Amino acid sequence: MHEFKNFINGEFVTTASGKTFENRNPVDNSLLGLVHEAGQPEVDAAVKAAKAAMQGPWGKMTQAQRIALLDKVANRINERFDEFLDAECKDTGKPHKIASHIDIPRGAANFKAFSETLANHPTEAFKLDTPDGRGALNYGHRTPKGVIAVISPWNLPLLLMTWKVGPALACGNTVVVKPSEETPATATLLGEVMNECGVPKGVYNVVHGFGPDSAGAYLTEHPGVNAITFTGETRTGEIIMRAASVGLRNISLECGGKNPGIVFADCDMDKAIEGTMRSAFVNCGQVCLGTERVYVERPIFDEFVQRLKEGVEKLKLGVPEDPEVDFGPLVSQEHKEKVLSYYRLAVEEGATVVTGGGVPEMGDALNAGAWVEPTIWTGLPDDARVVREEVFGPCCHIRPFDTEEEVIELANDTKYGLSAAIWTENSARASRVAEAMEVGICWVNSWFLRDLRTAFGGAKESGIGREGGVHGLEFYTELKNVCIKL
Ligand SMILES: NC(=O)c1ccc[n+]([C@@H]2O[C@H](COP(=O)([O-])OP(=O)(O)OC[C@H]3O[C@@H](n4cnc5c(N)ncnc54)[C@H](O)[C@@H]3O)[C@@H](O)[C@H]2O)c1
Ligand SMILES: O=C/C=C/C=C(\O)C(=O)O
Repeated sequence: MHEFKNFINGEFVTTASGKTFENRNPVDNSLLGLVHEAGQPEVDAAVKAAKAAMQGPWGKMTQAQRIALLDKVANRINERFDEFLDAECKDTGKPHKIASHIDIPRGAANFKAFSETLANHPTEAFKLDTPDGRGALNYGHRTPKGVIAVISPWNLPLLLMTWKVGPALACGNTVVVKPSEETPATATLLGEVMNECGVPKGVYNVVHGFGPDSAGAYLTEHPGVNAITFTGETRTGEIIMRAASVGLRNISLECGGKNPGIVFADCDMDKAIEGTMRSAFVNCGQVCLGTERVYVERPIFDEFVQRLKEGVEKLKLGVPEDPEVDFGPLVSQEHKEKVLSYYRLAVEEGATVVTGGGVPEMGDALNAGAWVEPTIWTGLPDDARVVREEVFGPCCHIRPFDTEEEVIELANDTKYGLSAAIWTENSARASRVAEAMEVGICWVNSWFLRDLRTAFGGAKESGIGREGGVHGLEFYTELKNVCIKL
């Protein structure tokens, strides 16, 4: 039986309590192995190891030495690409075609992206005139925050975890990672890579478990943690924010969304269809930036709905290792039940089911998996729960609109504010509507096109703070001003 162990102070360890929980493959619900659930003792040991590492060789490294080491980590992930790909796709059920182009390459790139940013980012300095004419020199000096708690979700497990670990380590911090209970594999495998690359013990630690009364809560409530970065549901973000308030620990929250896609009649329809197919259905709809609300200008509404339906019905469902497959299962039976409850609710709220709405017949070997049909709805009122609540599945509701003012109001009528996608060939309109979106990220004639130097994060209930490029510096470092009287 495979075991997913905690990784503490450079060693793979089980737990004092002996508690384990099952990790299952969502493709067929087969047992992948047992995960060792970290208790308070293991979380204490991980935080202690991370703190000690700050005083050891890691804390004495120059930024250039850290950057060189993280470059090795990125290269080693790429050398062990197939192992990471296999581990990620077994944990999530996602097609190799997706994980080999998104999850694993970005999982490695996140260690390189911040290194370049840090190496080239200037430090501020000011010359102050003083009455005696000799003046004073002020300069900013950044130091690591210390031990960073990293709490990550199950939809893009390696990518979203290293999106935090990369900058944290590049800035000289150490980390204790609590991956999702659904997806322990790649965070554990990264422990091997850290050892192989000579990253000092205690710099990278992994504790497995759940949230409340488990490793997640023990970690965010631990007084030895200096800052907490979290990606997950908004409700969870609120709980973590309360935990962080004790001891005034800084937080970075990347939370849920109910993202609009806005398709104007003057769009390039091929681009809009291709982009919406990805934004609504890639990763089985389990992408926080995904488009669950699509607004289409009335003259092209019928054509758009028909063409998206045709695209959905061409999606190939199947096992991850099939190179033709572009659509896998949801991450778990539990999430499948949640998404199916919204499929039922949509019909109760009066939706027209354009396509999907149920469970596909996958054959005996796979029917025990977390499979649902990709689904399109029309005809729901704007206050329908399916239009207002994040489903986080392969589904979207399409609604016609008539004016720019109307669609801006519709798009912004949500408690979330993560992303938006706008499809129009009119650049003035693109800029005008994008700037009117109450979100953190707005794509025009594209979706999930990522420049890692840009600010990434959500507005309203989609998050707090920005990560990416220099924006992560404010979270991952303390900035001191030094004033020298000349
Ligand atoms: N904004 C983004 O960048 C982004 C990216 C991916 C996913 N998400 C959001 O994440 C959600 C799906 O992911 P999920 O189901 O893993 O989210 P979740 O909030 O259930 O869990 C996320 C992580 O938090 C941990 N956790 C749960 N309760 C906790 C607690 N009380 N204390 C400490 N840790 C706790 C979980 O174990 C997991 O590791 C969706 O809402 C999606 O929109 C947002
Ligand atoms: O599901 C959410 C995806 C988040 C993506 C990123 O954080 C990224 O591309 O850096």
